Parts: sequence; structure tokens; C-alpha cells
Amino acid sequence: MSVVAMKGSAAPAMADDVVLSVRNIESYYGPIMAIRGVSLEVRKGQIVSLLGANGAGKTTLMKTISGVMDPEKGQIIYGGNNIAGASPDKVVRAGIVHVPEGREVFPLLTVEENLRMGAFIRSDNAGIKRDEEMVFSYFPILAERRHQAAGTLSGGQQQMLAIGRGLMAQPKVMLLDEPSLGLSPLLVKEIFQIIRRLNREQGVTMMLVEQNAKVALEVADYGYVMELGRIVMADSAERLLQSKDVQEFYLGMQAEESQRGQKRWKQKKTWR
Ligand SMILES: Nc1ncnc2c1ncn2[C@@H]1O[C@H](COP(=O)(O)OP(=O)(O)OP(=O)(O)O)[C@@H](O)[C@H]1O
Repeated sequence: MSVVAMKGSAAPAMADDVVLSVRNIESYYGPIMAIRGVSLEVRKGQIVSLLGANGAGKTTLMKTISGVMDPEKGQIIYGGNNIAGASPDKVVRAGIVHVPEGREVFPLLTVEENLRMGAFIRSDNAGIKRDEEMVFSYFPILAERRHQAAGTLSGGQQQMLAIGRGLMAQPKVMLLDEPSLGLSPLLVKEIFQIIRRLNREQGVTMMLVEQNAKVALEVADYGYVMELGRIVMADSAERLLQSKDVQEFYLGMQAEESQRGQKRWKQKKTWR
């Protein structure tokens, strides 16, 4: 693994099981401050979900971690180094892979060629072949379509391919941006079951951005809620699922007692 010591001071000490530590990050689009001093931690072997409404800054935070965007301030501590501002390929070589929102598979390349692109940092052909079969074992439909152009796959299959392509880089940490976007409920369930299995069986630590809070928290160990570029809640996934604020905002419901003393649910509009 290449060393990715970046700008800023030496990495401060952190707990042994913290694999990724984001500290006081600020990111901008020109004059627009999209990330306003975000700090969070991802522990080894965990699935961490990042929730928040449209425009909260989730994708921007992921892009900042993966090196697609440079933060203006703050540190991203990974593997004992501050990788804030590192180039995306250095971040991948260090073991963090970003599966972007919208999948972004190479439409004219075949499934197999897309997977090979994911292994661009590797030269161990036998290992690449083995990992390709590993990906096919998790996503058998991709094995059936290995010679098909990725652009002809369904949305769900493209999502599987994007995850599979990410796995080909042998990541220690995977950043998954909205894996459920545009998929049917059944497919969402299937994808999340596979995400869980990859986490458990392949030991990949996962950080995932999701609009679908229920699914995301059910699969996660820990969760953060973002609003307007800041973290506004952080807790175990179990406690977040039970949190009234999360239920009201994300499930769009508000509990109230009916006249007969039974709990009913009604629509509520805003977070606050
Ligand atoms: N390319 C861009 N140029 C300028 N502003 C942007 C750009 N991309 C995002 N923003 C702004 O940055 C803020 C954070 O956007 P971001 O996409 O990170 O939010 P998000 O939580 O991922 O939302 P979504 O779920 O809609 O993807 C928003 O105010 C958004 O309008």
C-alpha cells in the first residue's frame, strides 16, 4: 500500500478499532459551503449509515473522503495518515473505494471489463480472476451476463455491477452512495442483504448514504444524520430507528393517541 501522508499535521492517536476518522471537515462548491465542520468515525467491521434529506451534504462528504473533492479544512485520518486532499487513485490504493450515486458503470464495456476496470490498481492476475468469481458468487446474474455490455443491464444489475467493480479493488472500506436509488423494494432488500453478507464474510467496513432510512438503519450498526452540511444526530442504528425524530422525519409519520387511546400515525412535513 502506498503512503498517503497529506497536508496538515501528523495523525493524532485514535481508538484501535476506528478505521476512518473524519475531523472537522469543511468543503465548498465555489462560494457555497456544503460541509460545515463534520466529524464522524467509522469503526472496523461496521456498517455506518449516513442519513439526511436532499441537499444535506451526504454525497459531498463521500466525495471529500474519496478524494474527488478537496476539503478546505479538517482532517480525514485513515491508516495512520491524514488523507484529506489525496487524489482519488491514492485513496483507492489505500483501501477506500467509493461506489458513486447513479452507479456510473461503463455502458459500452462488458460486465467482465467493468470488473477489470475496478481492479486497475492490481496486477495479480490470478487474484483478479479469483475476485471476479467471488463477485459472481454474490451476484450470479452478473455471471450469466458477463459478456453483455453494462449499458444493457437493468438498474438493479448495474447497481450490483457497481458494487462488484468496487470490490475488485479489495477495499477495506467501501463508501456506498444510495445503493437503493430507483430500485424496487424487493431488489432493495436483496441488495442490502448482499451488502450485509459482504460486510460479514469479506470483512469490508461500509459507510453508506441512504434516503431509505429504515432499510439503511436495519442493516447498520451505527448512524449519523446530516442536515445543512452538519451532523445533527449520531447514535447506534438501533436507537436511531427508535428515535421519534427519525421516525417522524424519515418515515414521514407522527405518532398520536387516538380518542380510543390507540396509537395512530399521521403525516408530518418537516424535520423540526
Ligand atoms: N456541483 C455542485 N455545485 C454547486 N453546489 C452543489 C453541487 N453539488 C451539490 N451542491 C450543493 O451542495 C449541498 C450538498 O449537496 P449533496 O449532493 O452533497 O447533498 P446530499 O445530501 O447528497 O443530497 P442528495 O440526497 O440529493 O444527493 C447542496 O446544497 C447542493 O445544492
